[in-house]
Amino acid sequence: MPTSTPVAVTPQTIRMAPKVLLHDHLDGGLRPRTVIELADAIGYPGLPTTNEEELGRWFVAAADSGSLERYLETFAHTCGVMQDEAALIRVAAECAEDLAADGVVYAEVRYAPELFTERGMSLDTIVSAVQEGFRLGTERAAEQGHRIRVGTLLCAMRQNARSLEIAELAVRYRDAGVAGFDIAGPEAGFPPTRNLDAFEYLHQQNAHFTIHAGEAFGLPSIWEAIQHCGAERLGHGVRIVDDIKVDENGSIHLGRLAGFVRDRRIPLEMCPSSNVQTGAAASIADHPIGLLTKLRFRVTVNTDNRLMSGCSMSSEMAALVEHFGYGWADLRWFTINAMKSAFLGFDERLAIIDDVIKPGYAELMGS
Ligand SMILES: O=c1[nH]cnc2c1ncn2[C@@H]1O[C@H](CO)[C@@H](O)[C@H]1O
Ligand SMILES: [Zn+2]
Repeated sequence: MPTSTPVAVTPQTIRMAPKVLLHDHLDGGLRPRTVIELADAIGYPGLPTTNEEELGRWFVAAADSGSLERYLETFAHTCGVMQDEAALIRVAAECAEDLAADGVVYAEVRYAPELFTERGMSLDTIVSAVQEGFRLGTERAAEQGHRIRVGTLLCAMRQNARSLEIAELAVRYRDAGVAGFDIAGPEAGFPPTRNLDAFEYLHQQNAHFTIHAGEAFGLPSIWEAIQHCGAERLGHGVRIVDDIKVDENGSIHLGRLAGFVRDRRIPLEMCPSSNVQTGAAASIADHPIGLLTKLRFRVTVNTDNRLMSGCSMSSEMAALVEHFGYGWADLRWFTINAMKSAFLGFDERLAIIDDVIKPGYAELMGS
């Protein structure tokens, strides 16, 4: 029996709901003002504008390119200003504060340490600075009344050949806040199997990893990521729909790979707005997340790059509510799916589900 009146699902009330974010890039989430101030401080010359609003709009428009390769070009300006420790600490601290203020209670934020070495920082210095930033930001968020826990994922860039080195770095820092590993960057032409030595090492070390796959390239990329590399989760994974047939009479047939992904409960880190920008989906309304949710794949909702998509965890959920008619029960399902799939110990995942997520939604649902 409901004990209180349910709260209406609106963009504002979604911010109050506890949310879990597994796929968010540190270098894709800077505040436009911070990009401008850091560029000024280090003498970075390349920004297209130094007006805050204009710069925010520029990132979204430039990333709205229909191609992953062109979308990724915009990261030159964020990585360009993240080349010293103070910048990394600030960006990570603000990231934690922004996510917490948006109602995110657990996040895994990823970045590629190899992109911040242009001015001589070592990989260890980079990871330590980012961890310090998240510590600070989490503390500041708590002072503002927002409880958040943030883990990091270290990415190796697919086009470079440093994945084993980055995997070793992730393992070295696993007790200092690094939750796992990922490969990112252009997908076409850079299959995940190029990094097999890194994945074998991570398996040997009982370490967690996800792989960006099935975003700008199709089923072979997903198949390799799971069956050759042993990825625990899929970054995006949208193209898994290519292995699902819907007949004219509405009956649905899953191919062997799609069946495997669903049967094994392999989490899909779906990022709707980002996929529309890179051309992986035609629109939010046409995004495969609708079908995959209906078929009960282990779907999670994510931001990918808040700066490039002009989005937040709440705005992504609000967009899904608008286009698919989802309610609190669906948002709670996405959130619990994400928490179950986190690279965190079982007891800690359970504690967040039982102590934070379920009570938070119960209050909103009036139950
Ligand atoms: O959606 C994506 N697909 C593949 N790579 C990405 C995506 N978003 C960001 N990055 C890449 O990951 C790096 C580390 O954070 C970013 O610098 C960007 O190049
Ligand atoms: Zn991504």
